[in-house]
Amino acid sequence: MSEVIVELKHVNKMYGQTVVLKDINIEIEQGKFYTLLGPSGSGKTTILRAIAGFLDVTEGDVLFEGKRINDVPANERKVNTVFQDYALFPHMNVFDNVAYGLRIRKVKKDDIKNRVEAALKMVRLTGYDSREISELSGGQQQRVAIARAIVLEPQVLLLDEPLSALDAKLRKDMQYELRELQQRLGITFLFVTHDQEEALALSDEIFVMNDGKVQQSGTPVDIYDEPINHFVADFIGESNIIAGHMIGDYRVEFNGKEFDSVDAGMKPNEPVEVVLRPEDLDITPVGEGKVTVEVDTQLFRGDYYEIVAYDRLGNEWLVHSTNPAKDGETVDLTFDAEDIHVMRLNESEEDFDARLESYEGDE
Ligand SMILES: Nc1ncnc2c1ncn2[C@@H]1O[C@H](COP(=O)(O)OP(=O)(O)OP(=O)(O)O)[C@@H](O)[C@H]1O
Repeated sequence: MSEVIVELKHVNKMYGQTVVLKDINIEIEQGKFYTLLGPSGSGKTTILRAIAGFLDVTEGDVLFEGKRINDVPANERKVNTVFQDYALFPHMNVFDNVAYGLRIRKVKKDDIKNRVEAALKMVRLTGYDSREISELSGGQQQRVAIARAIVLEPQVLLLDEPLSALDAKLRKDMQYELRELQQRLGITFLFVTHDQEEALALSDEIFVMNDGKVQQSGTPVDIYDEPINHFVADFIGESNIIAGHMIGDYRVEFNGKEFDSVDAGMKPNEPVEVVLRPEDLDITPVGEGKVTVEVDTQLFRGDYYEIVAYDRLGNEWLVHSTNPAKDGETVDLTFDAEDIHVMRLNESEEDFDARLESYEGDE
């Protein structure tokens, strides 16, 4: 059974009059890979620092294994942090970098040797002990930083954009390695990134942040398939977001037409936003589809054509089609009722969950 290891309850953080965290409530279970995902300045690093003990929260509780740790100093918390710039000691070799925390803790010499060797093996750097930091690639430095953190056997590892300095190829390789490492070690990872693809690929659970608030939390699939609001739909993946209104349960209007939908539990005539993912749309001759559009541009992307088109109301539509179109051509768009995802304006996550639950299996 999974146990909650870290919990934030009603956490607020203010710098003077500026609120940077607003009523943060998150639960982190043992042994899972969590990601804080959001744009720059959304509060991701502030959450990590609050858990690590590098800053005091203004209000609320930080709990570790159910105990309040707001007043426990950073060096006494069972968490470790891997920073964006790795913060390795450039004048020490690999072994000494990894051994540093153990020496501070006055661990016996033989134990230090064994534990450093084991940590280097885990990150696949056996034999690199006496290498200087400057003689390592970015990816190797990143692994030293992780070895230095895991050698202290933390229960939770906090990773603050640890891949951001790497080039695209190495970044991808390291994503696989990180995921594999987390599964092998069984340590809880809390990873910070502003890269939505990275978050979707790596995480068991994602907290989507914006403006100091958790906008939505859930598995990558939940968040991708059921974004709760405009921000999440726009930030995660590519989306067509169109204004409309709910006619009644399972019936929605947009683009001047009525459509069947799979959403319910809203007020009749309530204004809503409708999300359609480009990969759920395709093109067909006029008269055979649901929305008529004029093709503006298209790009061949290898396994699909990326088409930009406009409807008669001037809405832009992004379509990933297996069929090519011609510039300026008028076509219809096809999609299924289950591809239409309806979002209420300003619905809270609790209300969203409750509404989904009350209509589950009701179709
Ligand atoms: N010491 C400070 N004093 C005042 N404001 C601060 C301080 N530290 C952070 N902030 C503000 O708090 C907000 C959240 O910052 P935070 O570093 O948590 O964002 P982030 O999501 O991690 O961003 P990034 O992806 O750019 O690292 C920002 O608006 C930032 O300017």
